[in-house]
Amino acid sequence: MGIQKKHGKGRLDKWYKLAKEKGYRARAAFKLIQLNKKYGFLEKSKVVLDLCAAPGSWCQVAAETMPPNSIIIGVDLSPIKPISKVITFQSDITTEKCRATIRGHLKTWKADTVLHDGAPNVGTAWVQDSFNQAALVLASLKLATEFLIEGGTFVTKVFRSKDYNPLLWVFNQLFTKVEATKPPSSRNVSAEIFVVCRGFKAPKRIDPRLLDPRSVFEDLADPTPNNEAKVYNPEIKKRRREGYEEGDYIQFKEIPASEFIQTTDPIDILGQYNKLSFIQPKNGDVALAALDKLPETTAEIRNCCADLKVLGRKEFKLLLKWRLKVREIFGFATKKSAKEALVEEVAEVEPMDEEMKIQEDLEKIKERESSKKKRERRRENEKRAKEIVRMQMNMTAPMDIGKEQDGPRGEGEIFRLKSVDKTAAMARLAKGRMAILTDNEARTDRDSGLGSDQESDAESDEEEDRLERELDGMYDAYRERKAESDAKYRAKKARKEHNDDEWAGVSASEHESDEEGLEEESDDDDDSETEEAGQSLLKDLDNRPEEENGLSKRARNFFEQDVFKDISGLMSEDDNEDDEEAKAVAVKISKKKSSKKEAATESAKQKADAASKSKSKSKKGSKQDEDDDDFEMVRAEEEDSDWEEAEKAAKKGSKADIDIVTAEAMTLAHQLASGEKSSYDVVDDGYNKHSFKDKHGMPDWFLDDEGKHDRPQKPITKAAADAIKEKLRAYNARPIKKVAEARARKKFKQAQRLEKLKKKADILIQEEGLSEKDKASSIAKLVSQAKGKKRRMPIKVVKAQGANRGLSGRPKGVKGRYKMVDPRMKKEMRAMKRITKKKR
Ligand SMILES: C[S@@+](CC[C@H](N)C(=O)[O-])C[C@H]1O[C@@H](n2cnc3c(N)ncnc32)[C@H](O)[C@@H]1O
Repeated sequence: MGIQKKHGKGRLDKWYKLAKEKGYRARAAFKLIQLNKKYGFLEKSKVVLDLCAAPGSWCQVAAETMPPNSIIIGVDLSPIKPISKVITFQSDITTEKCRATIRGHLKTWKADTVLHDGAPNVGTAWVQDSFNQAALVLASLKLATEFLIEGGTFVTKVFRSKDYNPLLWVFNQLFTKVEATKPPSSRNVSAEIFVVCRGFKAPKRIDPRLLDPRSVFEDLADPTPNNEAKVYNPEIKKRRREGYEEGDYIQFKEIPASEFIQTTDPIDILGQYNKLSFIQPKNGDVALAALDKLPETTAEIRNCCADLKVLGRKEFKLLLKWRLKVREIFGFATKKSAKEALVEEVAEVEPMDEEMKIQEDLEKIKERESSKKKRERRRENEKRAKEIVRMQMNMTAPMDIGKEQDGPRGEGEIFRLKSVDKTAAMARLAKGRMAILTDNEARTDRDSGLGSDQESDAESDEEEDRLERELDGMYDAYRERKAESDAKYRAKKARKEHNDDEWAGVSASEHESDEEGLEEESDDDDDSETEEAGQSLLKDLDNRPEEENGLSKRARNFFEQDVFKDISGLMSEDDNEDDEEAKAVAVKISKKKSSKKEAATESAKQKADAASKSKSKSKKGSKQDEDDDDFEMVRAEEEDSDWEEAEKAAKKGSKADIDIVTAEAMTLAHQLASGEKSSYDVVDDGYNKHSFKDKHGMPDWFLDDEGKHDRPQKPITKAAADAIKEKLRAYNARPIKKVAEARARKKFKQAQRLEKLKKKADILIQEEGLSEKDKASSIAKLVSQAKGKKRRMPIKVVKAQGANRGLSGRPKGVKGRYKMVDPRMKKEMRAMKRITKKKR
């Protein structure tokens, strides 16, 4: 290889450095090392021919790897510095001379492996490079077919191009196994790939077309050229290194302008020629003379014709227009005349009457208006989408976006459902979306004088609704598909269905309903009608009270855990007595339930004891219990029902279910327990930017996507994170269900066996005829029987062959009991058997 400059640091990669370190002349050495590691052809070869070998790193590798006294011949266009044990010479592998020189060196020998890593001088056009490479591969294959031994290996480099498949086809004709591979040291950016062809078939006669580039890389005919593209985007001229086409030896081409007028493909002329000439030929051209005299052939046109290669789009258009005009004058067929003919054909159609014309005009204006509106709406939507993106990137505050984004407390309050409802607009809304028209809309309709474009609006609305419905449907289907395959997603969905989402402070809806309640209280009695309407619109389908002490359901469940039971200050001060009482009762009931459960699992006697103990405990526990006798009586109803169901119901209420599983919750628990935070702080934290989000009317897919990221980041402490980790570790340390079950089964069987043993031992002891010693020995026997026999490992038979021959001691890789055997032993054994037989 000629001295190749290393361009850019990318080339000086680890293989380059490693090659330097190991003394290889090129990093390419590792390609051969890796190929040989995979296919192992060098170790088996005695003669190797390395085509395109300079600077000689492949020869170095071959010399290292092949058996001693092997023959290695390297050839290249460039000189190769001498390498010990390698014959090198300088030649072009595509020439006869090279072939003869190789023959001279090999004499009658045949090569076991032919290597080819040739690369022609690359750097011109890619197509040309790859073709040259493919042609070089074919030349090397030609040499390989001459010098390879039957069953030999041919390793070659190929570029992945359109010539790759034809090459593979040829290889497959000549070799039994053909595999393409890219060794790790070959750069990913490089299109080179190595093909290892094994098992040369060595056919007696090879069809010369198989090794002829012209037939192997036969090109398909070019598709119809796009002349127009050629005119407006002329190709950047490349030097024709391969020479010019037959009969096309000049670069400057000229054509009479009259031919441009007469041709049916003017664009082709504009693309191919340099000049449209007005010079008369020797035998004269009447059309050209007439053209020259025409007033349409202006000075500008003449200038344009003088050098077509410098023209731009505008000038080309000018020339084409000129051609059309002249064709008309000369009476050639033009598109216009064709059109006129058409017009003449329909000329007899009656003219439209006045009214229809007005109607049509109106229709047109209507269309224009509606498309304008649509455009405006689209622009508006785009603007809004952009603003939302900007807000998500914290570039703007929500107030900037528009009235709808102001939220329930901002200027956009008019859009709140509550107020809509109070003005009794809900009924009107329910009747139909077009019932309410804003002043503005009405005015525009009146102004336009077109009746209204409600129809088109309604149409587009319907269209939008339909699209939205389709989108929703698709989103639902997507969720279902996901739920089928994603267990996590299913769990999340189930959590959502139980209203058990993560607590993100006081939610907007909760807060709103809270406010609602307050407002409703302050409303006059006169407003009772609107109040009712308000209730119907904002009605919560969940009958359970949404809030308790200003906390969300999830938060309330969280604080109802046993951990927080004794912490004072958790509940807000305005907790009334009723609440406390209810809580005390709840605690008592839960205690009762747990005692009931215990009782059910124990024996009947234990049941009674446990029940009485728990009762007495609870009585001692607090005075309140005694006061709550009435309540207990009411609850006594439940005692009749199945306690399991009650337990389930209690779990559904997610009291027993609650567990601190996140580091955020643990942090909060720590902070509350240590008094670092109070319930006020927790409620206060709930008032954040995420709390006041009007999610009403938003599509599910949008809310789902928003919900993933749009939540407050709650701080966590190291201690809390450690505690959660510890907890998880404990969870993970538990055996899985199957193992636990197997262990339990084993234990159970053991207990059964022990029981049997005891019974048998009892019988033995009571046996009168036996001495004490006999009894003891038979019991010991029983015990050992019950234990079960210890299975002995079978003896492994090891042949004293190969590495084990004459080995004293344990052979490698053999565990447990073993026995060494050899052929002599076999013979001796047989002889012994014979002798004993004879003796008998
Ligand atoms: C990538 S280098 C070969 C590197 C070589 N395998 C090594 O390990 O050192 C490609 C070589 O192919 C040679 N080459 C290209 N065309 C050739 C031809 N027609 N005849 C002989 N060698 C050629 C170039 O001179 C260049 O040295």
